[in-house]
Amino acid sequence: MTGPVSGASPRGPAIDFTDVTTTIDDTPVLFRLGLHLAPGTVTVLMGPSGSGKTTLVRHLAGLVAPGRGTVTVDGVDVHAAGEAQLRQLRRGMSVLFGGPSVFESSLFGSLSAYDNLAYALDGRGLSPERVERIAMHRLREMRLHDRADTLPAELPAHGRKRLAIARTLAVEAPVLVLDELETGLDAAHADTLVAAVREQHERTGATVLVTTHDIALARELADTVAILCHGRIVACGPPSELLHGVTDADDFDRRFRISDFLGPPDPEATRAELDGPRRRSRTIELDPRLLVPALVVLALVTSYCLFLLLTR
Ligand SMILES: Nc1ncnc2c1ncn2[C@@H]1O[C@H](COP(=O)(O)OP(=O)(O)OP(=O)(O)O)[C@@H](O)[C@H]1O
Repeated sequence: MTGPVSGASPRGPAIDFTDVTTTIDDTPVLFRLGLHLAPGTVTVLMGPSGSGKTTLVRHLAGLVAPGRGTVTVDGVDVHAAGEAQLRQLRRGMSVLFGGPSVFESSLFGSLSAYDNLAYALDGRGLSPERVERIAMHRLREMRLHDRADTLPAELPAHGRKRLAIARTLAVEAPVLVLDELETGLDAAHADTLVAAVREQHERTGATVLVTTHDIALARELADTVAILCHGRIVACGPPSELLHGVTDADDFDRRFRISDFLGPPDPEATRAELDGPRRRSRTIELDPRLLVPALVVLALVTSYCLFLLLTR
């Protein structure tokens, strides 16, 4: 086993999505979404296809800015951070993007499997021996050690996925984000993956966000399961409660679609949310047309009280 890359155990930061509303091509995707990831915990985000899981991940990675609301890491707003803060945020976050293709997994197509890992570890103050030890450990863990010199495009889709996972884990960042974790993996490889994520989390105390459709995987990994439906978090809690009695993906979809009382966000309401004044800083304003009647009522009430006092 290798030690943490930094040489010290990073404790993951708190991550908060507050009141996030976002449209893509005028279609509401996230609507007044709130989600808290407690430091050092594993949150598994689940939800029907198209509910906004990847969009939420892209907000955290800084790739999509919320139309409204904030995404913060230990209180630092990801989308309002200065350059130095942003650099620090990026160094502290390791993200696996969904999809097994070279493009989707953001692997470097011209670099071998080994060099993809070595590149990710570059600039972290590690000796070449240490880089080699970590890279080979991760390749072995994902059963790719005999493909170290292979280009990503020469690997099968599940091999590329495992390579992308190996690269994401190698960095041992305080924030670990794994989008569409199980996509393209068979059961045996999924078990290997769960073991690797658990091992890393237990050792480093990272704050972990995983998106998946796999109920067994969610039960295995999650401290907290958050359910996203139509761009809103409709339920959040421990897997023992939220996934109790859920047998398969259809069962899951049925249960949580039912709990989504509000349905898809209304485009008009979303536009108003994006255009309107900031709700968190909203002040109560008196309509000027109500000023005169309000003063008359106040004067009447005061006179009546005075009358009662004087006539006692
Ligand atoms: N670049 C884009 N252009 C247009 N629409 C987009 C784009 N990205 C996402 N969307 C839309 O946003 C909605 C949410 O998509 P997203 O990929 O975040 O959902 P998801 O929950 O991750 O889905 P899945 O489980 O299938 O990966 C979908 O309706 C999708 O069509």
